[in-house]
Amino acid sequence: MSTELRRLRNYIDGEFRDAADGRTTEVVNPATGEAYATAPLSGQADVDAAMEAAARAFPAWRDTTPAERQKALLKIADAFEQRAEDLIAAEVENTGKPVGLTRSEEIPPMVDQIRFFAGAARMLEGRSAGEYMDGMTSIIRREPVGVCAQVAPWNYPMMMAVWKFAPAIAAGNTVVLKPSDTTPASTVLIAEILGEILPKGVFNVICGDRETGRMMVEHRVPAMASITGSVRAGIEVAKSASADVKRVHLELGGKAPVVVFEDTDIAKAVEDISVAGFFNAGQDCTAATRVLVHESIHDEFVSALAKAAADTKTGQPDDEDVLFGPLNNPNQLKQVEGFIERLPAHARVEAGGKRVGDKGYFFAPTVVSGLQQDDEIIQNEVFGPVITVQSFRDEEQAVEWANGVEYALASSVWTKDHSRAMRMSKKLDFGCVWINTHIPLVAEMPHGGFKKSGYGKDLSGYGFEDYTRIKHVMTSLDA
Ligand SMILES: NCCCC=O
Repeated sequence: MSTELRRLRNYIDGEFRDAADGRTTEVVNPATGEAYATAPLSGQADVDAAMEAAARAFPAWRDTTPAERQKALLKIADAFEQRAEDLIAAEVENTGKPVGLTRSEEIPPMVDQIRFFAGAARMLEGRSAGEYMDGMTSIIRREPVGVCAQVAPWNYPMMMAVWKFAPAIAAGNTVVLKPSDTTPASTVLIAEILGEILPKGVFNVICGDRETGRMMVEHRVPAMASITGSVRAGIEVAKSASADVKRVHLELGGKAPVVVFEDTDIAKAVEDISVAGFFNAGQDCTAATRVLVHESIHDEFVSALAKAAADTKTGQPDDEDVLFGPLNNPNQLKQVEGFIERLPAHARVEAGGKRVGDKGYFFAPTVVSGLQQDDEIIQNEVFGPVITVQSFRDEEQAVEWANGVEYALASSVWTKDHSRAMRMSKKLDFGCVWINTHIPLVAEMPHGGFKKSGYGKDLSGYGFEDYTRIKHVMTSLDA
């Protein structure tokens, strides 16, 4: 007997709708490998409808006062708190994440980030108005960009949705957001929550695949395309957005170096780095994946890290001892397994290295040592619970290897030597440098990278400004 699957729907112009042509895809819970819902596979007609709704809603939303937008976002934050258990349940089905950690590590920052952007709505800055030419006064207007096409990833579906809609809506834009095809459930619930607070058309959600995303970016309506995803996807978005010179905002992953010097408290560093590497099954663009450790403490560090990995548990969402859940989908599992299968002969698997169980897409906490700078697993993003270790000789080599990848999102340095920490923070070519910590984020500070990690910032006043445009108005004083 087949169980009926829950039907997720698009949210367009204030109402829930199926795809115009009725197409759907099945949505699978990665902790069980079983389908629990269907979602629309949206096509051109759905993208058109969402974009047109957002375009119709834009003038009125643009013309709201910052105070009105703040009030709406504060209501949204309160509603997120009130509906927290529903959001957690949806996110856990989406991702298989541990329930307790989703409650403690995702809901509070998301609510705080929405409140931060509520405040930011009233704090836009520009240069002072003034007479920069005789007889003329100049002023700067900060304006919303327009309709924003936003594509969110599957690793933190609800938090990345917040990072996208909150600054956009706070600045007076309207939004069409597409969740990943593997994780639409929490975003559809977010649409329900926002739908009770925002005017129709201000926030629209369409479900679909890569093709749907391509239609959104190529659409004539949006003035801006924002995507968190792979480098491949980011390059495609940048190329298609260039056809009509849309603004692009790209967060494309990372390969964070974790540089551990010989004066570090090894036990403390290992404890923190293993959590920062394995949290969310390493499916985090800032994960502490690539440890570079000074040769004098290498062996001690590796054996402590291998023990920490062996003591780290992955498993079902309701198991409270679990640090992380499954990989998000079968392709991701295959990708992580592939990196391990292709390890060079000089690599040593110190812990893990294999799938756990045959139900769901779980992978063991893994540590690989003996690696060299040109190895595939050092140069490419694994996006799995795999921490690699390399042994470095001196500060110069550590910097060269840390920077010697195409990604440039986040990094960390571990040392008690303040001067060295400050030197390293200047030399590390990454959008974030943590010192004696790795992975914490705060709403007030920017998240975003350089090089192939993309451009544009999430969070912070800088992220907020990315969703605004600057207009110069000059007036003659003689008329
Ligand atoms: N820790 C949050 C990172 C967002 C992207 O993966």
